[in-house]
Amino acid sequence: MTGRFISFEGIDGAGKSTHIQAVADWFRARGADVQLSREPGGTPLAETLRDLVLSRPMGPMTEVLMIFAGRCDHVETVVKPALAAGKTLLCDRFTDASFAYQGGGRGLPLSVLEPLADWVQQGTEPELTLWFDLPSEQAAARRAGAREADRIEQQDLDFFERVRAAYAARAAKAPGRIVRIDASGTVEAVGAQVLAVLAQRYPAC
Ligand SMILES: Nc1ncnc2c1ncn2[C@@H]1O[C@H](COP(=O)(O)OP(=O)(O)O)[C@@H](O)[C@H]1O
Ligand SMILES: Cc1cn([C@H]2C[C@H](O)[C@@H](COP(=O)(O)OP(=O)(O)O)O2)c(=O)[nH]c1=O
Repeated sequence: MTGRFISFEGIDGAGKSTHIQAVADWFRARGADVQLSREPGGTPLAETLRDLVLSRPMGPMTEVLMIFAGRCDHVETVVKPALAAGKTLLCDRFTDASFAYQGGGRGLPLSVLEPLADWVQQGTEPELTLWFDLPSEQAAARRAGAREADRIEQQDLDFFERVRAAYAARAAKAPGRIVRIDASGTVEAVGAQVLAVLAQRYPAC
């Protein structure tokens, strides 16, 4: 049995976390066995790496290797078993975030990122990615009202505009998988778009 793997992406403060629960509820109401996870993190080892990545100073190569090390553990011990068990796995970020943040944000080339992704994923990929897109100023204003900035969130608006542009480039390359959600509206307006995508993608559900 093969489950469903759906990821949620966007710059920090875009509203991903706000909408994941509604997506989980939508699938549960239709009888799916839903499991939630996140990256960086999702396993005890990967959560430890996440804490380090979000708090300790480090260079871009160290950062990307720690993120992919955590992803390797997550894919092997959580993602693959969940999909093999037929679950609907909703993941708050996955590899697109590495192309956006470490690629667009930090400037690492595709020649570094693509082989790491191939090695670690071994073909495991989300079937649907909801990309919450909004200008970086607006996301920064939402974050400022919500939480203390971690090491990555302390980056300037230019960094987040590069991350956003890298998400856009990634979406252009995978139009069937990555669906752009206009995240600039109210929670209700964004939620309505998300539910419309689900209804259109999973009509039999
Ligand atoms: N559409 C929206 N309009 C206004 N504020 C929002 C909206 N969506 C989320 N927020 C708020 O913005 C902050 C960041 O949202 P969150 O879901 O944590 O973003 P992310 O998970 O993408 O970093 C939270 O305080 C949340 O309540
Ligand atoms: C998955 C992933 C996340 N990140 C970054 C994006 C976020 O700034 C940070 C943590 O992600 P996230 O859990 O979405 O943060 P928050 O809960 O604070 O919104 O990790 C990368 O830089 N590369 C990656 O591959």
